Amino acid sequence: MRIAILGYGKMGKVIEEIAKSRGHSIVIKTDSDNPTCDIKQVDVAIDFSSPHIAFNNITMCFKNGVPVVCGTTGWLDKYDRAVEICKNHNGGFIYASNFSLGVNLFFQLNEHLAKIISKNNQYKADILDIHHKQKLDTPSGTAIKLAEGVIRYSNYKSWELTEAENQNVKAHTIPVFAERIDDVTGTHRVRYAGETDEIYIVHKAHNRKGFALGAVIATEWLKGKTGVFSMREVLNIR
Ligand SMILES: NC(=O)C1=CN([C@@H]2O[C@H](COP(=O)(O)OP(=O)(O)OC[C@H]3O[C@@H](n4cnc5c(N)ncnc54)[C@H](O)[C@@H]3O)[C@@H](O)[C@H]2O)C=CC1
Ligand SMILES: O=C(O)C1=N[C@H](C(=O)O)C[C@H](O)C1
Repeated sequence: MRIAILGYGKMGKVIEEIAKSRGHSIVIKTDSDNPTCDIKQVDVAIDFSSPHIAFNNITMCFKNGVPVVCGTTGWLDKYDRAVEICKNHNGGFIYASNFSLGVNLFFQLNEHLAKIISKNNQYKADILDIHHKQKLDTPSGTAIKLAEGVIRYSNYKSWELTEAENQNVKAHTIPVFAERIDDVTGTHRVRYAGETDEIYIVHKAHNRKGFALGAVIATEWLKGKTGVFSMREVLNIR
């Protein structure tokens, strides 16, 4: 496939390597110094850019008939509008806050754990996201999706970003704490703390290859399809 990488940064570079190793051509690479391109020449665009520009990148692709795989986080207040524009142009779209297989399994585990623990009121949930210091959005897109998974299967109604770990929040709210530490690719922990013990599930990314491979697999899966999809469909998770 002829691929455009919109946002040739840390992720864009790993995606290029993996896409090439699977026989694809990278014909466009944009970044903040070279943001414009003739998008019509590609089969699909992969956006891993920046929260402030992702919506413009994505909708520019839909308007030019180019399907999009997007991993940029921190812009989801405009997600519904992007979906509407995609549908109006009969386009193809996959967004995922995290493309790695491991995290998509972790999302399932998180929902299962929420379901079984919600039958028992003795434990309080909280979420921790740890990333490198260059990350622009807080909390991470993955942490938000984990919180939404807990909310779907428990009595929690909302989540709140806290300034410290173990900070108290209002009832039925999940505290989400984000730490930014040099060189951490991405760690997410969901904890259930009780009076006498606690239960943790943790996912640690060792490098960016898992995210990039997932994004390239999603790109291959999207070929020839129209509609709005998630990694659940790509990975055939029920
Ligand atoms: N969904 C997933 O699996 C993952 C998502 N991410 C997300 O992907 C995004 C990018 O992450 P990184 O590569 O680590 O960041 P980065 O900062 O290394 O790269 C971002 C790139 O976007 C470029 N950019 C900025 N403005 C632009 C514009 N107007 N047009 C085109 N490009 C522009 C920058 O120049 C830079 O090259 C972030 O939102 C991050 O949260 C990161 C890892 C995995
Ligand atoms: O910015 C990152 O690096 C990452 N961002 C994604 C997120 O916000 O969840 C995914 C991954 O954790 C790495």
